[in-house]
Amino acid sequence: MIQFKNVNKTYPGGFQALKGINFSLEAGEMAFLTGHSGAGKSTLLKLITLMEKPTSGQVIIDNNELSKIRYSQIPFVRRNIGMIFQNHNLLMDRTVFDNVALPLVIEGLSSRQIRKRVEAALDKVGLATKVKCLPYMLSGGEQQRVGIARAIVNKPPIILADEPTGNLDPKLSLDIIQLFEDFNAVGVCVLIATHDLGLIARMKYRTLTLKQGQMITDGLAHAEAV
Ligand SMILES: Nc1ncnc2c1ncn2[C@@H]1O[C@H](COP(=O)(O)OP(=O)(O)OP(=O)(O)O)[C@@H](O)[C@H]1O
Repeated sequence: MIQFKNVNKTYPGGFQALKGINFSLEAGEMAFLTGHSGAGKSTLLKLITLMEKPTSGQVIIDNNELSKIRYSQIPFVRRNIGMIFQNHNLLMDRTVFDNVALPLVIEGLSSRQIRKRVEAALDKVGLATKVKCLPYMLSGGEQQRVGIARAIVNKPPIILADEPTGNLDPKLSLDIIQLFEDFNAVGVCVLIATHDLGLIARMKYRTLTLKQGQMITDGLAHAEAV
């Protein structure tokens, strides 16, 4: 589902953020991506979402080699990826409903379909009663779940999360990870970038570790500091 073949990324200015990255994640697999601040985690996620291009090597998503994707096709590739951010990236002047509906409005679905899908997504994340709230009326954990509902509302086969538990206490972090496990259980490929080694150690999932742009481990979780 996600495959990196000898991927290098050098930013303009000459900083090499990723060096010779090779890995693949199958459909239905769930893994953590970890490493020190500046190790290249966000860069790796940006290559998957076509927000950045590799300097060399291949990024292949669902059998599409991304360097061969035309500009006009980018939205179609992105539609297959639900992206979750630490700071939620919610529209603060729009209701929970409107925030979650956004990807479907962009896709051009009818209002009836949108209502059905948004209600199902909010139900899944336990926020069915908050549809009319504005984001500021919600706790940090609830705002994060709105971000998750928005990411999964069009049922993407891939979920990428960048520090999804960064501002949450351990109990809420676990709740969020359990939500990802639920999506994973129905076949969604999930990749979670996090600094939270305690969380990783508790979960026993495959863990990809970056250090200064290189993948230094790829295997079952271990709680070593990197
Ligand atoms: N647009 C850019 N231009 C130049 N350098 C960049 C750019 N984006 C990131 N970098 C550099 O690339 C390196 C990797 O950054 P990246 O954001 O991928 O790290 P990270 O592992 O996600 O870090 P953090 O955990 O702090 O978010 C950093 O040294 C960063 O300064």
